[in-house]
Amino acid sequence: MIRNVSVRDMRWPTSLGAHGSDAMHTDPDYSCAYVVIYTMNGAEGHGLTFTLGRGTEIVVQAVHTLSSLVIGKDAADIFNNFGSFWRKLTSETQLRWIGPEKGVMHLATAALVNALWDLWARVQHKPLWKLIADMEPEQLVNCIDFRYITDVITPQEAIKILKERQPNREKMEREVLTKGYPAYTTQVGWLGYSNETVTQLCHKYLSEGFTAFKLKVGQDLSDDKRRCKLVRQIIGDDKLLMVDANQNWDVQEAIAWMKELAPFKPLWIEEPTSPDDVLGHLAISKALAPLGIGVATGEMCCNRVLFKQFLQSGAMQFCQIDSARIGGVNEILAVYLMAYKLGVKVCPHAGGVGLCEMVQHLQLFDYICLSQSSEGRFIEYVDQQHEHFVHPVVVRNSHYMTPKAPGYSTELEREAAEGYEWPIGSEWQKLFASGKFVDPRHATTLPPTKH
Ligand SMILES: C[C@H](O)[C@@H](O)CC(=O)C(=O)O
Ligand SMILES: [Mg+2]
Repeated sequence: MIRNVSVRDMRWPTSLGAHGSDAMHTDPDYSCAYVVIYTMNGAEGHGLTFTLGRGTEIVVQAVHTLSSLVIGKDAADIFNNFGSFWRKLTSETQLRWIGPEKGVMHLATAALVNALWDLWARVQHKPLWKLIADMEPEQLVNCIDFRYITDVITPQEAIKILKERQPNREKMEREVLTKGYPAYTTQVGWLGYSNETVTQLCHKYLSEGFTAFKLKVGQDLSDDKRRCKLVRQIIGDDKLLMVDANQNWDVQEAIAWMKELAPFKPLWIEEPTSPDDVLGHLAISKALAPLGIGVATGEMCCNRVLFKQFLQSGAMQFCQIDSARIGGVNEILAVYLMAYKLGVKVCPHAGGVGLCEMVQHLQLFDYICLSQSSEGRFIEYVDQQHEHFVHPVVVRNSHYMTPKAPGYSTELEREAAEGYEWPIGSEWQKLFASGKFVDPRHATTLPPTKH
């Protein structure tokens, strides 16, 4: 029985070093709404959703509100009927009005649902990837709410696909346990980084065996050309380069801009325009296909329905699921199944707190149970906040090493939780005293936004 749910507003001052900065989010403070579910028998589940600083308190409030649907429930009942429980959570008759299945409510759903999955995996003494990879197809499909997607995939079809892939599961698991899963890095390319930092980081990641690098673009074309040239000169023509505009352009602007960057041979342009604009992405995909540039998107795709449209229409060539934006593992499994059926490669988004920790589990599920290939696929890697997790990701020779600890790798170290809780944590007290940040309890207006 679930006896309580706690949620904390956790923030790190990453804006001070421009870590995580892009064309739209110029001063991100990597943050999360951090949830712990407590059960009567002492088991815990930890979950989070990623946020950027201001606004985390709103997600925290939404988690408080949703928690009433979880507290008092029998965890085993939830897990036995996870798909229908997920539907109850996202269809609560009054709360759904302020979604449905999008925005703050869905971020809060993700944090809670991720914590439930962590609890389930811990209770089963398995890392999350193993928990789902070991499930019988019927059990896995029972976790998914197929409402709104049966025109693309039905539960019966999903079971059939998973059964067809079942004979290879053991082999794939053995392989990935030895080889790990390929990663690419964005750590070299945050928009606010100086030339020196970009240069130094490109050399560092090259020496660590990375073969794929992502660069933020989209604010200034001549600056983008200069940065692409710099990175290409260091990494050479044989490595992969991806660029990410974080939604800064209109559709025609995206096409024109990317034609200018085409000589640098980017594999993909990520989030060229509004994350909701399926037809806009389709137009960009069609225009850039002859140049060998694909379109990647998904980190702000609000739910499985929008993913369905992107996948169905050919508007995305790389599907970037995010572990904490749509409603947690249940809904992400639906997206993996649709992507597999429609032949689109999934390359998860992981620029944020705890996202690398989580997506490695999801992509392992894909590798073992669905695509059974890492060809043309990789998981994003950024080097942020890993040290604050009890079971941080391990990346060696540009590969994620398969996590072994039970759970979803989402538990924060106690000191981190105490130090970085906003605004009361000890680290924040020091930052307020230094004058680098303003204590919101003493401020009358929001701090100015940098543009
Ligand atoms: C604000 C985040 O850092 C964002 O730029 C991450 C992102 O787009 C990515 O990792 O991709
Ligand atoms: Mg991105």
